[in-house]
Amino acid sequence: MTLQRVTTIAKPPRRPAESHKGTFGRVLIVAGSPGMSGAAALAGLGALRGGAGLVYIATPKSLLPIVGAIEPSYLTLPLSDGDDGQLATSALAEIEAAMEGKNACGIGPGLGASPSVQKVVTTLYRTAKLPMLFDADALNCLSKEREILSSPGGPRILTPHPGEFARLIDSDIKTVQANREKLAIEFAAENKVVLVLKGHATVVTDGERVYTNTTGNSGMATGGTGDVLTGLTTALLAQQMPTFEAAQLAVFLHGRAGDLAAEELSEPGLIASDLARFLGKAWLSL
Ligand SMILES: NC(=O)C1=CN([C@@H]2O[C@H](COP(=O)(O)OP(=O)(O)OC[C@H]3O[C@@H](n4cnc5c(N)ncnc54)[C@H](OP(=O)(O)O)[C@@H]3O)[C@@H](O)[C@H]2O)[C@@H](O)CC1
Ligand SMILES: Nc1ncnc2c1ncn2[C@@H]1O[C@H](COP(=O)(O)OP(=O)(O)O)[C@@H](O)[C@H]1O
Ligand SMILES: [Mg+2]
Repeated sequence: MTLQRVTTIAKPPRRPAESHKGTFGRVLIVAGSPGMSGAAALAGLGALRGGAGLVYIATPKSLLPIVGAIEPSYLTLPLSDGDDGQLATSALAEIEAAMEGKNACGIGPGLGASPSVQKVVTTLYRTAKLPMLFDADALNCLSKEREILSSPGGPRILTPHPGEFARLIDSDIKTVQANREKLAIEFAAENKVVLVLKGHATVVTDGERVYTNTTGNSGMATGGTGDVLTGLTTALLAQQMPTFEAAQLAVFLHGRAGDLAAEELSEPGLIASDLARFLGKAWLSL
């Protein structure tokens, strides 16, 4: 099969005048654990600024007051947690119930790595029909059960940074960085998923098409910027964009927000929540 190099940016979702919040999709974010409530909040901000109609953050119940206080626009859903504060196995059924009526789900930022989290994440990967994005700790769970990667239960986007991708393919960061495009394309084709290999010049591929991103800067090398991308991409999925197009537009907009933020704030002065704030200007620049 010949590889198609994509250079044009996917068209954003239409915003018809006759619309309401239901028109623009319901996003479910599953994220957070003690010490990493910020990851859930940042993903939620990315989803809201990505144009989603409603954003639900499902997080271990002890974190709910913290996460909910960060942004009043969130809807929050408490999930059962264990003694370690991470998701309990019973959270699986709660997440499955929460998926009813949602249009897309992003899972992983700050979720932790307990055996219960492992069970929840890998089951959802195999069985959930909803379009889903897997990031951060959810990717680390998949790395421990590589045999299921080629059996996704529905449309899937995976968004590893080079460290997470090295774990996914049982390699090392040096090898990943020396062969970014080739390894990303092979992985996407083999598993029939969209792979977003993050970092400078992020690669987006479904194994047949490949896009190398041109936006973004080193100011984005700061904790939490990937969490914002998780929310943004899931919001585009919830607005009915296909997986490759959603990932490509999200990566482009995310980097553009970083560039616009850095123009005003400098690269060292940029923090992850600024990216969410500058997404508005990034949309206007399209
Ligand atoms: N506010 C919050 O709650 C936040 C919570 N967060 C949550 O923290 C959890 C841990 O996630 P994590 O990514 O920090 O750790 P991990 O998976 O061990 O990866 C580190 C390894 O990867 C490498 N590496 C990374 N990028 C690279 C690149 N571009 N190019 C090359 N190498 C690169 C890196 O390299 P090194 O630094 O060693 O050079 C290192 O080896 C996760 O749940 C996340 O969601 C964060 O989102 C922050 C905000
Ligand atoms: N030097 C850089 N140039 C462009 N983009 C970058 C750079 N460093 C990081 N990024 C972007 O910032 C985000 C970092 O995501 P990630 O590593 O998951 O961080 P976190 O887990 O802290 O949120 C990715 O979208 C990545 O492409
Ligand atoms: Mg990350």
